[in-house]
Amino acid sequence: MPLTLALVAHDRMKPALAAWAERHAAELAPHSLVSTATTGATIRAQCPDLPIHAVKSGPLGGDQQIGGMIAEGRVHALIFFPDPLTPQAHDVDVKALLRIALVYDIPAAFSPATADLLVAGGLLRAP
Ligand SMILES: O=C(CO)COP(=O)(O)O
Repeated sequence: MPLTLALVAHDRMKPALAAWAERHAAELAPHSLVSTATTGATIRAQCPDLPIHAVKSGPLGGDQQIGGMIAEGRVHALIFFPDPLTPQAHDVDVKALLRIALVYDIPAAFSPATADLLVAGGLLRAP
């Protein structure tokens, strides 16, 4: 069954997430993708063939929207590259997103290396 994956990154990490999506575009293609607004625009610019549904920007409630989708069982995996070196105005929302991913124990990766391992481990295998 196709999954819905959430792809989210902070500004300095967006190039790394877009590169990850490009590297795995063929495996991502059969699945549904949802992103916060600016992350979605960045990935779309690099991978125009990947359809991405965008919610609001993270600082404007997008992290909460994705957290809500996880709680409702509508997001099955989270690829989130937070910036470990830059304070975020919406840090409480970031924490809430990480927490809800743990509460529902969905596969989640917070770095390119771990996201590659999820793919190598079969996360995106033939839906
Ligand atoms: O802030 C974010 C994650 O915490 C991401 O939001 P944007 O993709 O809109 O930059």
